[in-house]
Amino acid sequence: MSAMKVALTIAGSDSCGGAGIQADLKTFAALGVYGMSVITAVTAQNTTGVVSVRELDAEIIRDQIDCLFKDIKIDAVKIGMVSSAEIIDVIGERLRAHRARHIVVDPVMVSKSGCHLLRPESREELVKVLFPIAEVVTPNLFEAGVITGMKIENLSQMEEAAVRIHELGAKNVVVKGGHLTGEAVDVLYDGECFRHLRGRRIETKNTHGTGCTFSSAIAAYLADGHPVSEAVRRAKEYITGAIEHSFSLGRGVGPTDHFYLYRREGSSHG
Ligand SMILES: Nc1ncnc2c1ncn2[C@@H]1O[C@H](COP(=O)(O)OP(=O)(O)OP(=O)(O)O)[C@@H](O)[C@H]1O
Ligand SMILES: Cc1ncc(CO)c(N)n1
Repeated sequence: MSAMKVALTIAGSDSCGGAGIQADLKTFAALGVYGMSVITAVTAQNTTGVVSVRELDAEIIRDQIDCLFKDIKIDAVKIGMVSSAEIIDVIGERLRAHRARHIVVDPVMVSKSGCHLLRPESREELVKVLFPIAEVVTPNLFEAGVITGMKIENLSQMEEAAVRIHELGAKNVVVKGGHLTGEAVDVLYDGECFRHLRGRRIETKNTHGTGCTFSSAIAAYLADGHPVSEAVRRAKEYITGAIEHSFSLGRGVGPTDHFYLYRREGSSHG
């Protein structure tokens, strides 16, 4: 039997379990990869929004990263909510020191409910420190707009944004079209070619954590040894199914079903 593959998520905790660390670990488990976590911040959050945020200090974040890399071979890393420039700097410095491979950066800025998960004054630091070590970055339309200063409303603007973000140091860029209307199309750019990742749009309000789930699925497939284009294609298929099986929970935006591949007739929440 081949060795178990290992993926690490460096992200914030979402108390309601649909996004952040919790979504990432569920995704790793669903895709057959052993999951580990470095928590950057704790959010008090439910399906209606984020109530409060506490950042962890840089020292405990550094210790979490160091003790894992010193002990365990890590096949891929996903980075989500990083909150502040100080946290970004310690993550960048330690991942470089450990020569971490297959890094996926989801440049999380604002929650669906509008709460800042990254201090706005730290946005430039995220791009400067984490994009050059990323194998894949996965901005949504809002994030791609902030990073490039562009207004992005269609596929050709998504392509142009992907080129500009590639110039900032990311090897591969996926600009996500989840917030457009019509087909859910994402654009992958590897510095040479564009690939359009097409998915049917699912009419649902329950899309809590879609971005987290998508980026951690890419990391899981990279950990498994797939090339970037194949990892992204498979992750797109997985997130589309997870959204299709999303469900209502609480009074707001419900989560996707990470484990839809395993549910048998009659055993799901319907
Ligand atoms: N209603 C939908 N139907 C089908 N696919 C969708 C839908 N909404 C989002 N997606 C897909 O889900 C993935 C995540 O994209 P999205 O734009 O939602 O990320 P995000 O805004 O970063 O998420 P989050 O708010 O969790 O940070 C993309 O592949 C996108 O195309
Ligand atoms: C902790 C956390 N990370 C990411 C997201 C995605 O928006 C969220 N809602 N919460």
